[in-house]
Amino acid sequence: MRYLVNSEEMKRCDGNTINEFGMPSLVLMERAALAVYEELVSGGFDLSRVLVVCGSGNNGGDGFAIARLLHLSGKRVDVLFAGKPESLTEETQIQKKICENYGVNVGSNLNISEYTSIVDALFGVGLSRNIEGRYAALIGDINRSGIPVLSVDIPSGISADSGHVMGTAVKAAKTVTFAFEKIGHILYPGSEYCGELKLCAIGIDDRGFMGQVPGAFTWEESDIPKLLPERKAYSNKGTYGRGLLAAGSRDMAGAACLAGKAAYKTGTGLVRIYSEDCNRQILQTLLPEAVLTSYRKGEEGAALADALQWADACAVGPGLSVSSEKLEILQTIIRSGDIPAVLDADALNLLSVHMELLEGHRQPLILTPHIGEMARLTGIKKEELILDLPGYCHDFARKNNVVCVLKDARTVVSDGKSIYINTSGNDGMAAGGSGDVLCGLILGLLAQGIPPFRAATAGVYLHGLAGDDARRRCGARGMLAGDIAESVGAVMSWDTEDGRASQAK
Ligand SMILES: NC(=O)C1=CN([C@@H]2O[C@H](COP(=O)(O)OP(=O)(O)OC[C@H]3O[C@@H](n4cnc5c(N)ncnc54)[C@H](O)[C@@H]3O)[C@@H](O)[C@H]2O)[C@@H](O)CC1
Ligand SMILES: Nc1ncnc2c1ncn2[C@@H]1O[C@H](COP(=O)(O)OP(=O)(O)O)[C@@H](O)[C@H]1O
Ligand SMILES: [K+]
Repeated sequence: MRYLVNSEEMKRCDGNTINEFGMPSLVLMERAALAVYEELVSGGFDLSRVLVVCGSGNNGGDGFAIARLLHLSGKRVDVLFAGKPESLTEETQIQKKICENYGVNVGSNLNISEYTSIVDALFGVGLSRNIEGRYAALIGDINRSGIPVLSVDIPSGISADSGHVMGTAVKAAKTVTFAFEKIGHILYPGSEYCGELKLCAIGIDDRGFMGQVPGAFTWEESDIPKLLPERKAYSNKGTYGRGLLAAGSRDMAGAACLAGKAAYKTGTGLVRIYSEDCNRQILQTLLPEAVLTSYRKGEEGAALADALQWADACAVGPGLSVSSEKLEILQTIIRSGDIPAVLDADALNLLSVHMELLEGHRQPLILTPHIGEMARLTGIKKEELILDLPGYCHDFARKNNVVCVLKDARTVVSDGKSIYINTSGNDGMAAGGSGDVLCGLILGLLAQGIPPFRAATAGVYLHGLAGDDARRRCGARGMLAGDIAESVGAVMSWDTEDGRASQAK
């Protein structure tokens, strides 16, 4: 698990490290500068002529220290001081003075095109408003120059809190950040502006939060074993849960099949698909392992109560279609009481015009909207939602007492308390049916007893890893949702020797 911090959390952690543990600010700055220096000299950048662009905040202080380290190692380096002298922080003033004492050329009007590499130390996590005027012009010049840029901490102009471009932003080839990744490094478009992201330790760690931990986190590879449901040699299919999937309709059997397959691939003991009669043959052919309960059009609901009694967890929505009968199915599931349920796709479309169904619900609910579905659920425009995915996801989850999985290239999950931001997956997953696979994956984890928020976050992370595995096998363009479902088995065996070996190939 890695924390993803916003600017306020980072500043609090910096401040505690300095004021409570007594670590001098200049020592942290020196370590930050050394980390960037190491990155610069380790290759990848042509250091024949380096320009370090410094602002007056502590990001600029890092920049002055980097310039001095480069100068002392014999590199030709100049500093473009773009900040206001009267705004220099105490540390940055000291770093600037040291540079000048060593004879580093510090100018305010240098010709950018003469340089082979640029170090961007204009603004870091202290960026507090949109960039305008001469700063905006300078960033425009840097981006137009085509000269490779290394950004210090975060590309200048990217909000550490949201990943948004604050007016304009530096496009970096590489970004070296310190102590923790910021939310703005992970969310788009910030993630693209960072180029390659390198995280470096500088002597600040989570003790610096002094018990007030950050609100956002992401899973990483070392977490996989603890995210997977347990397997036992002494077991049978009853040991691994029963998942009920209400999905599929005429012409939409595929969604039920993909979700059902993904649920089985997580290791679930039994998956029952509750679907229209017309899908019977196709589902039996495509997923013979599934138990089927089918209903004729107009007779929905009859066998659903029994199926719900039987199940440990339920998912509803993939390919369900929208009609008054389907609304009854959704209603029966939400009113049924206590088993955890995933509401996806058409279940969300039905819900968006019947939000009263969520009032006073008793069982844990996981809702998995993509941005279009979230717009219908909340009445908030898509363009507005993308400005703050974590905030809207968190507020929706808290207000409705659900776990919200807000799907996008960086999916965000919240239970109204914590925020999870996903870092696995790839653009090969941007194709029809990927969401059905996610729905089934979460259902499988729930059926095996994983608690809802853990099942949702682990499901999203493992889904992305399955997408990464599918891309390795089929390529981003060639992979289909079925390939992601196929790869779920590989990521679910990561905790075994066989699984790790096959991933390493
Ligand atoms: N000791 C520490 O606290 C450490 C800080 N570090 C560096 O310090 C950075 C944070 O430093 P600061 O908090 O001083 O902030 P920054 O250096 O990011 O920038 C703040 C300055 O920019 C101005 N500013 C903000 N938005 C602006 C805009 N749109 N247009 C014009 N001016 C704008 C502010 O008024 C302020 O003067 C980190 O990103 C990191 O690079 C590192 O050296 C590690 C240790
Ligand atoms: N560019 C991308 N990078 C990573 N994941 C992606 C990307 N595009 C889509 N995905 C993932 O694929 C899934 C798509 O789900 P959804 O939009 O419901 O598709 P569908 O309805 O076709 O199944 C989501 O889990 C989403 O996070
Ligand atoms: K920067």
